[in-house]
Amino acid sequence: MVSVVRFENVGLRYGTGAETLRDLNFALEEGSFHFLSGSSGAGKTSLLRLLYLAQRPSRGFISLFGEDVVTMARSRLPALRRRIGVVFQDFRLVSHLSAFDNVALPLRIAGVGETEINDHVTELLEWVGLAGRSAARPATLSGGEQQRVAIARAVIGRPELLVADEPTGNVDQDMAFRLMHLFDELNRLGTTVLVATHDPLLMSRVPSARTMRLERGRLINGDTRDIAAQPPVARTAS
Ligand SMILES: Nc1ncnc2c1ncn2[C@@H]1O[C@H](COP(=O)(O)OP(=O)(O)OP(=O)(O)O)[C@@H](O)[C@H]1O
Repeated sequence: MVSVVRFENVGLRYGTGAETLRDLNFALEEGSFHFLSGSSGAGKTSLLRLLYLAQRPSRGFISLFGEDVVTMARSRLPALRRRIGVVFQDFRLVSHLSAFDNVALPLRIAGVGETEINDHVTELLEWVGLAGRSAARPATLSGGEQQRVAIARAVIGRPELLVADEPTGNVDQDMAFRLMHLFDELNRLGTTVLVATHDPLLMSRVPSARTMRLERGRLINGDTRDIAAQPPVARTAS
């Protein structure tokens, strides 16, 4: 199995305080689906930032797509970064672009033709329930609508790795399940997926996924199948 991501003895310290992340050792195999759970402040966003190359670790080794990214020249990072779809916790949409153009952005950067872009973006906006909002600017969209635009932008280019930070925190349960279905489909097409979430019900929607749990900066591995068996609502919903 090829590891898309590998962390060895990784630690992260902000400033001079105690380490926020400690002794992280894990690998994400190509085509796998993982949830990252943990209470607020456990370090989920910090771990994801290491993964999508927004932050370098204080110690340890990280490889992405087989390349050592800790010692890699900064100039080489953007090329790797383009292989990753990211759903940021705070969305980070481009404020002067419409919902449509935000979602189209990765395809335009990749040089895809406008006819194909139009078909793909229209179809995806429909799937996330935003068919009627494609011309809207981010500031005129609700939090949940912005989150769905951010998700559509992250998945549209079928990235090799998808990293999503609490991607369903602003939408209702039906939409959250629909978005998980989208991630699951993307995963079936070969994308390696890592989703940070507090929500056990959400984790139960992807029975094949594994769960990594962070507790005060350390990883404790679990298994979503145990969680999926527990909530009666999840059994009813499925
Ligand atoms: N840029 C930063 N500088 C200093 N400390 C930070 C920084 N970013 C995060 N922290 C601290 O690191 C710890 C972990 O934060 P992080 O955002 O990674 O947790 P989280 O598990 O994602 O939390 P939540 O679920 O609430 O989003 C927190 O104590 C936070 O205050």
